[in-house]
Amino acid sequence: MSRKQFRDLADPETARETIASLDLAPEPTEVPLREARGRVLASRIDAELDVPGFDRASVDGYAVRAADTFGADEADPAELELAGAVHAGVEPSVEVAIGECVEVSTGAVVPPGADAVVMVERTDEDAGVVSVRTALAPGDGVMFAGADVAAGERALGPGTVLTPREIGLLSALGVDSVPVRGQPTVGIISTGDELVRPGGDLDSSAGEIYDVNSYTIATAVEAAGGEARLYPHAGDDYEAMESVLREAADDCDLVLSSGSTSASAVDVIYRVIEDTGELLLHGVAVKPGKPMLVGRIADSAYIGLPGYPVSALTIFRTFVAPAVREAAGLPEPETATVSGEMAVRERYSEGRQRYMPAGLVADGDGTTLVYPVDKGSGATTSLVEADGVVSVPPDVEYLDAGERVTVHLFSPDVRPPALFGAGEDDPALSRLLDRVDRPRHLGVGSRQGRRRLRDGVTDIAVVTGDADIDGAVTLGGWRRQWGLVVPAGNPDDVSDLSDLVDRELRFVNRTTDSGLRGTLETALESLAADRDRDVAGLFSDIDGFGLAVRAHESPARKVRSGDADAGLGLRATAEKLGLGFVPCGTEQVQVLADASRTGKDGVEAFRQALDDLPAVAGSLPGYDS
Ligand SMILES: Nc1nc2c(c(=O)[nH]1)N[C@H]1C(S)=C(S)[C@@H](COP(=O)(O)OP(=O)(O)OC[C@H]3O[C@@H](n4cnc5c(N)ncnc54)[C@H](O)[C@@H]3O)O[C@H]1N2
Ligand code: MOO
Repeated sequence: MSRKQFRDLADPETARETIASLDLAPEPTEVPLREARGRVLASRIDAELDVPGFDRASVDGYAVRAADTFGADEADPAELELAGAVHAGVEPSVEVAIGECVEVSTGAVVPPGADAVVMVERTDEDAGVVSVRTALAPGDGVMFAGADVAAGERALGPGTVLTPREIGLLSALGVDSVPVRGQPTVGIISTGDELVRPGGDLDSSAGEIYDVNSYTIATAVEAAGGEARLYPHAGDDYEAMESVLREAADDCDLVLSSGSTSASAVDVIYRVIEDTGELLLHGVAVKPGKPMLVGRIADSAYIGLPGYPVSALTIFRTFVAPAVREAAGLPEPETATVSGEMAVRERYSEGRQRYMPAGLVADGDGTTLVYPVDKGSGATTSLVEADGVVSVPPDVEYLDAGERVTVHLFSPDVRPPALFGAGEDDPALSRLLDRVDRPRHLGVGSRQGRRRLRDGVTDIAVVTGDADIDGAVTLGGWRRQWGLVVPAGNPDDVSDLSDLVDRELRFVNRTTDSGLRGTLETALESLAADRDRDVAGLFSDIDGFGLAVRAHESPARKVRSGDADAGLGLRATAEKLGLGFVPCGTEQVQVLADASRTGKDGVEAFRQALDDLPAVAGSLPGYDS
C-alpha cells in the first residue's frame, strides 16, 4: 500500500487562505426570542411601536401639574386636592385639573392634565389634601412615550450578537422571534479502530483508548458558534471512512474528521477525499498539526485534523475556529497576551511554525516566568497544564532562558497558578492541595521535582530522599509506609524484599524519577551488602525490576488486574484498592520551597494547609505527620 510522504508543506498563511475560500456559511433562519441568546441578527430590526407606549410614572407618588408646585419647598408646601388614583396597567379614569393631584404608582399611565410626578416621600396627605414640599419641572418623575425607543427608530442592526441586553430591548418591542445568522453545522468524525467513547468499556491490552477528539472538538465547535453533530467513529478502512464522510457531507456545512492524516498505511483519509471530493491541501509547516487536510466533499467543506488530541485542538483553535465564527457571523473574541521571561532554555529546530503550549508562574519578585509544557501531541495534559501558547517562528532554533516571549492566553480570564509545584504524586499532597486556591502540581517524581526547583521554575518541590538544595527551605513533611502491594490475602505469602530476589514473583517497579524507586534501591543495596553481592546482579534477579510504570498507583493496579504478583507502592494505595500489603519501611516526604518565593500568597497558603497535616495523615493508612 502506498504511503503519504510530506515533502512540501504549505505555510500557515496559505492554509488560512484555503480554509477561508471554503463556504461554510448557512442560510439565515428565524428563532424564538427565548432561544436567541448568543445568536447573531441577520437583518436590522426597527421599532414597530413607541416604548413606553404612554407617558409613564417613574416613581410612586402624585401626578401633578408642575406649574402648581412653583416655589414650593419644605417651609412652604403647595397644597393640592387629591382627585383620585391610577395604578399600573389601568387606564386613568380621572384628569388632573388645576390645583389637583392624582395618586399614581410606578409604571402607571400619567393621567391627562398632569405633566410631572412627585415622589411620595416629598409629600404629606391629610384628609384629601396633599402637601407637596418641593417644586417640580414638567417631566419630573415621568418617562414620556417613545423616550426609550420611538416607533420607526433603528433598534438593532445586522450582525448584533444577542445578549440578555438586546433580548431586553426586543422584548420591550414585543418581538417574539428574530431573524438570525444560521449556525454552521459541523459534522465530527473520529477515525481509528482503537477508539471507544467515554463511558464504554476499555480494553487497554488491545490498545484501545477513549475517544478524546469527538467531545473536545464538538465543544470547541459550539464555543465558536457552530452546531456540532457527532457521527459514530470510523474504523481504519477506506470504505468505513468514505461512507461516514459522505453521510456527514450530506447533512453538514463542514465536515471535520480527526486522525488518519499522516503517513501510516491506514492513514488513507486523504485518498477518500481525493476520490470523493477535492483535496485542496495536505500538510502545513506547523507544529503540532503538520498533516492537516483541507478540501471539499460534495457541497460541504472538509478539514482533516490530525489524530493526536493536542494537534487536533491546536489546529482547530488556530485555523478552523476563526472560519466557524466567520460563518456564524461572530466577531473574533477578545484575546489576551502576557509577556514573560523563559524560565528555562527550550531547543527546537524542525523548521515549522510552532505553537508551543506554555505555563506561567510568578517568581519571588513578581516577574512572570514562562515554561514550556510539552508532553507531546498525544498528551491531553499538554494543554490542561498550560496557560497559553507561544508562537515560535520556523527559523528560531531555541529560546534562551531569560529571553522575553509573548504568551497568547487560552482565554483572557486565564490566571496563572497561585502555587506551582513538582515532584512526588502523593495522596496526602493531593488532599493538602485541595485546601489551596489555584494550585498546579506536576507529578513528575522527586528527581524532576528537584531539578525544576533548582532551575527556578517551580515554587515548591515535593520529594523523598535528597532534600539538600541550595536556596531552598523546608516547609514541612510527612512519613509514609512503603512496601510491596500484593493480591488481597497475600496468596503467595510474600514476607519481604528478599522474596522478590529469591522467588519467581512477577514484580512491577516505578520509574527512576520516583522517590519510591530510590527508596527501594537503597533497601536493595543494603540487602546486597548483607549478602555480599553486587547490586546489579541482585536487581537482575528480580523478575520485572526493569518494568517501570510512572504513576504511583500503577503497580498496585497491575497487581489487582492479575498482571503482577507484587508491585512497589504505599500501604495507603494497597488499602484503597482492597489489596494486601507487605511493609518494607517508611520514607520521609519533604516539601521544599524556593526561599525567594516564600512570600508568595500561594506558598503561604500551602504552608498554612500543612498545619492540617495531622488530620490529613490520620485519614491515610500508613501515614504519619
Ligand atoms: N512516519 C510518520 N509518522 C507520523 C508523522 C509523519 O510525518 N511521519 N506525523 C506525525 C504527526 S506530526 C502527527 S500529528 C500524527 C498524525 O497522525 P494521524 O492524523 O494519522 O492520526 P492517527 O495516526 O490516527 O492517530 C495519531 C495518535 O492519536 C490517537 N488518536 C487518534 N484519534 C484520537 C481520538 N479521537 N482520541 C484520542 N486519541 C486519538 C491515535 O490513537 C494515535 O495514538 O502522526 C505522526 N506520525
Ligand atoms: O504535527 Mo504533529 O501534530 O507535530 O504532532
